[in-house]
Amino acid sequence: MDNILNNFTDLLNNRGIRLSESQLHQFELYYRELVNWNERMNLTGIIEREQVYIKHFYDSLSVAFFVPMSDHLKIADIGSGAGFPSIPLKIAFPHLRVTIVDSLNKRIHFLNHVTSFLGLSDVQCVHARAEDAARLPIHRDQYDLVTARAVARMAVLNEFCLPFVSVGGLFVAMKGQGVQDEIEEASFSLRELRGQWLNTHRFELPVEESTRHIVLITKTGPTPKKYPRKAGTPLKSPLI
Ligand SMILES: C[S@@+](CC[C@H](N)C(=O)[O-])C[C@H]1O[C@@H](n2cnc3c(N)ncnc32)[C@H](O)[C@@H]1O
Repeated sequence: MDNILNNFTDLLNNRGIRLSESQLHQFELYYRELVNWNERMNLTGIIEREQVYIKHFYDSLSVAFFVPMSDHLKIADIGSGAGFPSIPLKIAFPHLRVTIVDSLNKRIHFLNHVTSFLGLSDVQCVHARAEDAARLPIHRDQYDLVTARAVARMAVLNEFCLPFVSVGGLFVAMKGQGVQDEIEEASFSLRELRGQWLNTHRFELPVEESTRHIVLITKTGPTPKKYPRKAGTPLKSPLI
């Protein structure tokens, strides 16, 4: 193991996450495919290996610092892009049942390739806008855990993500700075979509030591019939 992998495993061990040799190999394959495909399509601005391990892989796994990755957990990752946070979570916790929703088909194409290349089972990649997918009964109110990282502000995210969450399930928004203002701005959409704020956990990303926030929201009732609104509406007119 080189220094980067040693550091990555040490940091995760400190958080109670242990990876086998074969899981570390999967992370390395993922890194290589990400960088290769990034030459042909825009997947990430971060390609330097150590930075990818910390800013993408470790940061994605931070969900598991605060939420137990229980058996048979059914996860939806909304606006997953190049697979964050769901692919690192699936590598580290292979029992997870993962659905990825992204509106950009080329990213879904990459994710389908990566999941089969890494031999990940029980990962479904859906090319759709979140607002459209959440109207379908197979997705609506169906997931124990819904994640979103770097997709939109909280007021929009609530409308994108909460319709996927089962009653009693969790929505995890992964945020940087300024999260408190976003939460306050989103209080109307939270109520409308039956969300209840539980906690905001703060942690420092190692190496560059920037602050990250994990916002935990639970679902107190089924999604009201009128939500989500038609695709395209939320960004122009968030529920504030
Ligand atoms: C900035 S990228 C973030 C990707 C990834 N979550 C990460 O942390 O690197 C935002 C992603 O959200 C997707 N997206 C934006 N609006 C969406 C929507 N309404 N439904 C589904 N995906 C959406 C985009 O296609 C893009 O892949």
